[in-house]
Amino acid sequence: MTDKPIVVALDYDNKADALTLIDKLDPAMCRLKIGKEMFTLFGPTLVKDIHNRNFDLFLDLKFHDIPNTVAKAVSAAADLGVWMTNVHASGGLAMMQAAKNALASYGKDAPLLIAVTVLTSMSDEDLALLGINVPAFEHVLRLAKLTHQAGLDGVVCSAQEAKLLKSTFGETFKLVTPGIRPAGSDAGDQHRIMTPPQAIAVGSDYLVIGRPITKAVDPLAALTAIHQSLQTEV
Ligand SMILES: O=C(O)c1cc(=O)[nH]c(=O)n1[C@@H]1O[C@H](COP(=O)(O)O)[C@@H](O)[C@H]1O
Repeated sequence: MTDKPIVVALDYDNKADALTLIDKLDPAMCRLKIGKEMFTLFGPTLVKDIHNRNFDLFLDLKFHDIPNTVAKAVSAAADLGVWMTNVHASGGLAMMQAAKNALASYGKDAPLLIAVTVLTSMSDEDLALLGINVPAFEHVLRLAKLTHQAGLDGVVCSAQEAKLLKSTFGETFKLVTPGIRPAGSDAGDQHRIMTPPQAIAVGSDYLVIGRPITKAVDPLAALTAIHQSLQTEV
């Protein structure tokens, strides 16, 4: 299992609440993710606040634009010193190559760059409405091939595709899997889900987990329970 596989997704509209939670968490137990909501509300200052607390940060802005724009956005993310950032693989090979090239000058300080394949909230039926008439796993594989070709560090996918992708692309291609739901917790808007121990067992490197922790009555207890389930059940 990867060192510190749990990435807590902080989707809060209130910075004080988010910092209260962060201050209860141990950077040795998890990494953190902020996305479009928190970055739009609180910007680079929040990134600094999180770094000052010694957490690795995944800046999840899912860039998807023309290659030049995405390259500059990814560079701006690298300037913030984040641990990981992402683009949408559906932006295409040239866009992903431009993003990768933009990080070359950062050397070992470059963030991990990964690409979102098919969002975990999407089902085969949702894809069909977009004119994509193949099962989600096939489209994920197609987008992961492009991502691998572009030289990125890995993909965001659901844990349901992890086994296929690990066996196709090997150990070093990182699989970041949201849509993680401990047994018995509410799926919400997620469709392609798996429990934390199952996800690790099939090859996920990082588990992105939001509401099962942040909306729990006791978020620290929820995180600790997931952490322990990985130690005992995997
Ligand atoms: O890139 C992501 O992190 C992401 C990709 C994806 O396919 N599905 C997905 O849920 N996410 C993010 O992962 C987090 C999941 O949160 P919960 O559903 O609350 O556990 C959210 O912050 C989403 O934005």
